[in-house]
Amino acid sequence: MDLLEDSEVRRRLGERPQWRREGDEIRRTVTAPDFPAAIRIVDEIAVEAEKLNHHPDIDIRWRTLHLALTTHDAGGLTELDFTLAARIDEIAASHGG
Ligand SMILES: C[C@H](O)[C@H](O)[C@H]1CNC2=NC(N)=NC(=O)C2=N1
Repeated sequence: MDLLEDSEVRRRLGERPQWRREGDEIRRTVTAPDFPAAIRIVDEIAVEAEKLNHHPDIDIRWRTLHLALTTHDAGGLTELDFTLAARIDEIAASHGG
């Protein structure tokens, strides 16, 4: 999987306003109504991550999830990061996040 050019990253971030670039990662937060709901969201993300064999870093703080995506094997951002970001956005939206 090839690293995305900076211009490509910027273009894709334009489609994903919840995400910010932080160096070699893109990050967003998801806020759930309560802690059990946050864990259910993590569980749904885990299923999608496993399907893609691409896994986010997840920092769980009560009902706020801090998510970070990067492609470790490539040492930066690739198409896989944005594919999973899109699925995370769908999951978050389905929980009102
Ligand atoms: C062998 C390698 O660990 C696997 O192909 C997957 C597992 N999940 C992964 N997740 C992420 N974020 N980056 C990877 O490079 C990655 N590699």
